[in-house]
Amino acid sequence: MNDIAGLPARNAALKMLDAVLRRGDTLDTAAGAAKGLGPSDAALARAIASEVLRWQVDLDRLIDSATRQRLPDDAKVRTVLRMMLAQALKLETAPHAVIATGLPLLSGGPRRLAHGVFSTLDKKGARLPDAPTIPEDVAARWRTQYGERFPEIAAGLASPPPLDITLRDAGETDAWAERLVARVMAPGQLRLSRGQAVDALPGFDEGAWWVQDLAASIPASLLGKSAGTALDLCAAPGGKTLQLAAAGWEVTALDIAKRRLKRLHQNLQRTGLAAEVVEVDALKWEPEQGFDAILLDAPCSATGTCRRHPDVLHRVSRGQIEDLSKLQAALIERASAWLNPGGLLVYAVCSMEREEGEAQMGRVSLTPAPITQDELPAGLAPTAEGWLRTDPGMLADAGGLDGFFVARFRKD
Ligand SMILES: C[S@@+](CC[C@H](N)C(=O)[O-])C[C@H]1O[C@@H](n2cnc3c(N)ncnc32)[C@H](O)[C@@H]1O
Repeated sequence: MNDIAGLPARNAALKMLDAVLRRGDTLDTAAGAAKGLGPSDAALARAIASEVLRWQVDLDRLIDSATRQRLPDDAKVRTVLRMMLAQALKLETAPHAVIATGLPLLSGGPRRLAHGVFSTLDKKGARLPDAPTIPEDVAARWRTQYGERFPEIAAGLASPPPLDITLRDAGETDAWAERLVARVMAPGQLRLSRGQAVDALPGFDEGAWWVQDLAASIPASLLGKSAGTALDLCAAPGGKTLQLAAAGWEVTALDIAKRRLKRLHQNLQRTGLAAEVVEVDALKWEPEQGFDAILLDAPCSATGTCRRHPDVLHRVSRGQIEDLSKLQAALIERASAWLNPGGLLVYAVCSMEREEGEAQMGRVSLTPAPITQDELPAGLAPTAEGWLRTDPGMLADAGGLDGFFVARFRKD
């Protein structure tokens, strides 16, 4: 069956969606289904799965408008139809190619039904809305938390994000912007158009930069230039470790996950930057001495990364957010005890959820060190409390940014 051109990529996309929607895997983990495919087929499989997850509610509405009997949510034919429509409506795949690579996925199944539904919608000129409809339980949380900003946030999810990179040497910002044909978002932070092969770009092999969303680059920058030792408490795969090392800090990078730490080691090697790497559970570890700065980029629901990881919108439950907020509170307490007097702690989560961000702040025993406007990229502002809250609807004209919560404290 895989002899049909383009079919292996669709098969892989179907497996990825099954892993995310039935097993609750992350799309990154599920992307293992593309193992053995060439780079362009693997990228296509991931793009199909991502667009299905981004537009799933709207795709289902179209499918339901063209069937007499509602297809079960977990029916294979529904998933295949979602894939077919996502390709036709978002990936500009010609209808004949959609059909030729879609129907074989249903061998022995309701091919005629799928053909009929797809053709009806195609003939009608079916369209998707400008902004994706957010799954209802997530939408309920975000409407409560973000109020009038909610439609802008949904609009920010309509497209995958651009490619953001952090430079090892912020002094070379303009030179790299010219070389990479990139937009300067902040000193040391550039934005390129999406869809580029990262490892083929100038400067990648020599480790002159690494991929990191603009919002993700802010927490480490708030610790400033080196004033001694820094602990990067949940460090892997190491975007912020590299920033701290490049700023001259003597960095200890700690994480519990062996595989993610392997990527951190590779990143250190590629960039020629240095850090002491510790593989351990931060809830069990005790340092031999305190640190002058601590970055706690805490494990979180990662709902702020939903532009690039739309699977989070379907996977993350209220129960998981509750569990994560308990882990974050425990990590804040431990990190606070490891800070030297006068030292700074930056707490960050790539989460849109209040429980993981704003609601944690009452639990911090240190003195607030408010974030100021001049420390932030143009177009962003601190909250009245001196925290930073970003969301995918911000900097919309420049391509948006991930949702993050960031706060800074000092030990007296
Ligand atoms: C948000 S990610 C960190 C991203 C990283 N700071 C970066 O910029 O590349 C959170 C990390 O926390 C780690 N983690 C989760 N629980 C942990 C624990 N109990 N102890 C240490 N690390 C933990 C995860 O393995 C994950 O790598």
